[in-house]
Amino acid sequence: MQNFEFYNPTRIIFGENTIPKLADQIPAEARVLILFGGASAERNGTLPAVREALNGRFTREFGGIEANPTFETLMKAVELIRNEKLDFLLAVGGGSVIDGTKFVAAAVDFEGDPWSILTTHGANVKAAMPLGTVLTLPATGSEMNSFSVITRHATREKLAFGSPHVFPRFSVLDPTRTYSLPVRQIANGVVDSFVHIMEQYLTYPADGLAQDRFAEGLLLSLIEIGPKVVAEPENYTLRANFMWIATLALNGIIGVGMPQDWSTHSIGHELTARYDIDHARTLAIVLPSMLRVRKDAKRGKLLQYAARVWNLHEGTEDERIEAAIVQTEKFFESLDIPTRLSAYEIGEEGIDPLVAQLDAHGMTALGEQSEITLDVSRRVLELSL
Ligand SMILES: NC(=O)c1ccc[n+]([C@@H]2O[C@H](COP(=O)([O-])OP(=O)(O)OC[C@H]3O[C@@H](n4cnc5c(N)ncnc54)[C@H](O)[C@@H]3O)[C@@H](O)[C@H]2O)c1
Repeated sequence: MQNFEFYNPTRIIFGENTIPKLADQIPAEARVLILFGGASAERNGTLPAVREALNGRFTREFGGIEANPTFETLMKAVELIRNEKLDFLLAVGGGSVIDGTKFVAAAVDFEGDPWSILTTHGANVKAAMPLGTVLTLPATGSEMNSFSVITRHATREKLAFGSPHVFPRFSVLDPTRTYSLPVRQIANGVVDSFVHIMEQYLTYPADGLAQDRFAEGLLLSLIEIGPKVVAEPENYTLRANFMWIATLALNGIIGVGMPQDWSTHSIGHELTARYDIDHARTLAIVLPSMLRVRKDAKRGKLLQYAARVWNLHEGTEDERIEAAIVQTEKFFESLDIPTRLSAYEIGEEGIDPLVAQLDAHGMTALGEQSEITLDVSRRVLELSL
């Protein structure tokens, strides 16, 4: 196991009817900006419940944060905050709204070009406004981590940053707030959290016994409940379990002291930036091919994954590995999430521009051993056609 420091200051307030509790977490004198996305937060009663919880407090609202939040929109929130001297941010929504709010928090007092927060991946963030969240879509783990992914519409770039300054102070997780999610979004959430776990687990053996078993437990739980979570939108037990699994998948705990990959995400971001494919759907396309192309480097963990997660014990090593990858694809497909570029009508001609984007963003040595050059990424994309 590698040396590590673990720090996660986010308070989780979990369960049905917990939105009123957010009032205790925000200082009474705070000038609060509530940030949200489209109409769903209003329609499903989440925003009204938040307003009610903050009744009598000083609040302003900023709506219209897109799925895959854009720099252009978020800078308007920054301007509003500066003009109105607001001092606490409350994100109400899914990963996009929470990520957008983290960027806004870091950008308000940032000296220099705020886009450089993304190009330096957060290294230059020295402070941020305090923020809390009310989560409506379990998927990204953004409610309990310090990462954020922002798109620049004008240049079709999608980049991530991380900074300990943007951990949410608190996050309210009420599973009933997810009942209104369309099937597509909940299926996306299952795949997104599955791949988050895989990026931290499926590298090479590193003697993290608890981390491995924890990751396998989360994967097994997702496989057990994934299709049911999609099919039974108002089953509280399923939604509660899924919501907590998605948070645990990317709140840092399973990745401590372990090598991590994240190449599937880097390639996936380029697919979203270029073709507007939902984040999770890009991961379902890239991951299986990535595992095939990296089979030798990942052999030890692939065999462990085959045995412990898919109960595959028969056949040669290569047969077990291939069977585990096929099971992974079948799991994604069972959620109605395609695993091929052709499902989005992207053919060979789409590969050169994607590789060029990876190059432009410095994604030339990805993966747990920095071995994924542009040529390897190309092979992964070719295998995903
Ligand atoms: N910060 C991180 O660690 C991290 C990790 C993975 C992905 N991401 C990023 O997060 C973004 C994706 O976030 P997401 O998957 O949570 O989706 P999202 O926030 O983009 O939301 C997707 C859609 O669902 C709608 N929605 C949200 N909650 C709803 C509800 N309860 N009922 C009905 N509709 C609802 C939204 O309005 C939106 O249209 C991407 O930009 C991705 O790159 C961030």
